[in-house]
Amino acid sequence: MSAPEGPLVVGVDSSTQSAKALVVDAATGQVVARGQAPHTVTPGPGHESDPEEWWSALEGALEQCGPSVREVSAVSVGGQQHGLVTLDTAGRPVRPALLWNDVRSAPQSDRLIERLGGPRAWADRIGSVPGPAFTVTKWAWLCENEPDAAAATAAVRLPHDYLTGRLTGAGTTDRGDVSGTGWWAGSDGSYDEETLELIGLPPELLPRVLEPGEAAGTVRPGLPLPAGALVAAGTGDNMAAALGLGLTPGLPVLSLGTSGTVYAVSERRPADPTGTVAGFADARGDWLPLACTLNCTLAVDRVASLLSLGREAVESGGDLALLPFLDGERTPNLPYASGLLSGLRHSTTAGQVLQAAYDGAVFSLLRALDQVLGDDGRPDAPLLLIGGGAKGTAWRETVRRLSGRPVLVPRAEELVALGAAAQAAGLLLEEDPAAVARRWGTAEGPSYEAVPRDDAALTRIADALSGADTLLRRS
Ligand SMILES: Nc1ncnc2c1ncn2[C@@H]1O[C@H](COP(=O)(O)OP(=O)(O)O)[C@@H](O)[C@H]1O
Ligand SMILES: O=C(CO)[C@@H](O)[C@H](O)COP(=O)(O)O
Repeated sequence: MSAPEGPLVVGVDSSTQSAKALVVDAATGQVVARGQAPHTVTPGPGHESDPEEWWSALEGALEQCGPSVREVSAVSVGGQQHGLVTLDTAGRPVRPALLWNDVRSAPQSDRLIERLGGPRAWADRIGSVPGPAFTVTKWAWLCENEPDAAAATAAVRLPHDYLTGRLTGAGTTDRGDVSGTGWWAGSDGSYDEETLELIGLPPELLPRVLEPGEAAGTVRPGLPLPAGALVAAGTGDNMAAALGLGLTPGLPVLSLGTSGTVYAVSERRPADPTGTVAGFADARGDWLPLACTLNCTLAVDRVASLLSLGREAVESGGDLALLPFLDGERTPNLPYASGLLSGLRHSTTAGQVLQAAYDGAVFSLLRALDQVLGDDGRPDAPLLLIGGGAKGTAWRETVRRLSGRPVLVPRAEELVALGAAAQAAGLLLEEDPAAVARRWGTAEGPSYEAVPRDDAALTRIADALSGADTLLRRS
């Protein structure tokens, strides 16, 4: 590895399963050091994590990076979206955070949509119809189910706000992550007072929304990073990955992680009344229409382990349809659903069942893709495949076969952390972070040409989905 040319920056990805940190040369994008440490998510009906554990995992990841972290000039944190972090007057968590994939707030979601005038009104006003992933429904759940915890809350934060706040001591957020709360009106960039009133959340509990390119502050003394280093605004993990790819409108991304996501940058503010496409803002000044599934790599890994197979032990053939909704599902909006398998025969092999799990997970994402792209869609544009699953051949081949599109797999791993690093470098060097990432060449990697789309498999899964509708909606 050649010696770094420029100042060093740190990019952090605090995702559902772990904290990852990259020390990056701001001049070239070369990754100088990396670290990763896990945190835990509670099993069972809800999904919660202790924010203090996110912080410990971040400290662990930074420690693994070695001495280079002591030389960095700027840092930025990308984090899992939507999580409800409630802090007391001393800045300590009142209770564990309710995560994006916790669907217990489905009844609150239904009631809130109704009370503010229905899905169209929400899409126009907020840009999104707030399914159970959205923070607004989680606050409503907390108020109904744990009123003492809600009453003890002196500050409400998103996961990346919490970590950024531990670095700076200030209460800040950014337009990308706040667009996933359900209480931020993207049309004028302010908190939506009527929504906050409806859920009884005082606006003074919320962080200040930074302008794109504005600093969150500087690192406080006594932390594992140099005191006084610049702290960039940070953002949600999908917005950070969009920065990390230096994304331009019309280029679709498919991310295979704990969540599956499909998204693209757009210059138009999205407003989808069907709720499939979330009308997120990006971290710059554009928009990030996005669809997200709850069941992606973890669900497929679970099917593999039930079958005692390795991840790549897929086999073609058979007429199976597997709907991998182990955690309920968000796209399609079926919070009470569980997994379903149809088409099982004496001749079915375990490898075919595993392939059906991959197909089921990829199907929902691809079905949402056209809606995400809208008028920006270019059928010949390659699908950028990222996230932990993009390392797997079975994932990549499933995406190729079911999309019929060319696929490009960026060589750079950890695009969320890299995007956060680009945001830190942009702040330090006074450059557009997406331009920084393009200069770093982060989106370069092997291309795989289009193969004929497997329409038979897509139809089979679509039929299983519509045929099982009543079963999948049962609470
Ligand atoms: N070599 C690999 N092949 C296929 N899947 C992989 C590989 N390595 C990791 N994964 C998958 O990547 C997932 C983690 O992806 P990641 O994008 O890091 O998730 P998150 O950011 O949500 O924590 C794991 O659940 C695992 O299934
Ligand atoms: O809820 C969403 C997007 O709306 C998820 O994409 C979360 O942001 C979690 O991301 P990962 O941990 O899977 O990266």
